[in-house]
Amino acid sequence: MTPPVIRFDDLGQVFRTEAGRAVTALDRVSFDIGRHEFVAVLGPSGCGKSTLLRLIAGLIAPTRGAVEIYGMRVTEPRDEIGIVFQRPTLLPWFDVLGNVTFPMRHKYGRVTEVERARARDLLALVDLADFADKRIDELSGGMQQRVAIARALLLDPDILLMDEPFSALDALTRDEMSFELLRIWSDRPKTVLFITHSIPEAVLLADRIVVMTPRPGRVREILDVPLPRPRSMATLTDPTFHALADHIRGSLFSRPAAA
Ligand SMILES: Nc1ncnc2c1ncn2[C@@H]1O[C@H](COP(=O)(O)OP(=O)(O)OP(=O)(O)O)[C@@H](O)[C@H]1O
Repeated sequence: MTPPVIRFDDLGQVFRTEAGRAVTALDRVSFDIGRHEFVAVLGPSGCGKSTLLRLIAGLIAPTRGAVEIYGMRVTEPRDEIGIVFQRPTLLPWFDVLGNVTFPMRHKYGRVTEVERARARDLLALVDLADFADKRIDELSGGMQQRVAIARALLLDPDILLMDEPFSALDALTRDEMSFELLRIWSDRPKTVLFITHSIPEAVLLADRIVVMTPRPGRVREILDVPLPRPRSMATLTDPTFHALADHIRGSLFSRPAAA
């Protein structure tokens, strides 16, 4: 049997604060993510969502259990992962194209014409074909986040990790970006783990939603999203959409499950 793309196996993360206090960010987290699946992780502030992402990315090591990618334990950052953070973290001294090709420059010290062409394709994919030579400060917040998505796709990662990528955007741009992301994902299928505080965003985007408890973050429940794809504005008025969102709202505001 092929292993899942990502597996969390009895994962736990305890941090030590500067004062020496132990903070349990994650506790006994176990679930799998399959190939090209879109999984949203939803939970209250401080329940360990970003910690989960940093563990998959190999940026920190778990204090208990393991994260596996294709059956191999994650011990360091890997190329098959692209990450999009809440803020686009672009470099103002490069133009848009320079930012998209930056992972190549960083990894190999140079960027070839082939990669520049690939970056232009990605800019077209995120609807920024005409902005390749613009300065970063000439772009709106939503456009900057699209540049960050194109940059995350440059090395053609199998896995895309997204940490509240649209939360700094206004509501309209946020909806627009959600549909944009779905379009990109159907064009270039990836295994996606998408972290969010937003129930509607999770329901609109995901195949499955992992609902976490407040800290220490445990998996409260994992829900299938039975909404058909492609999703559209009509999805937002589908009764299933509202029933699921209501269920999650109830789940998030109920008392945590007993340990
Ligand atoms: N390096 C660290 N040292 C000490 N505590 C940490 C560290 N990193 C995270 N924490 C703590 O672990 C808990 C989980 O943090 P994390 O950022 O993963 O939560 P989150 O669910 O992503 O929160 P938010 O939704 O507010 O971004 C928090 O209580 C946080 O203060």
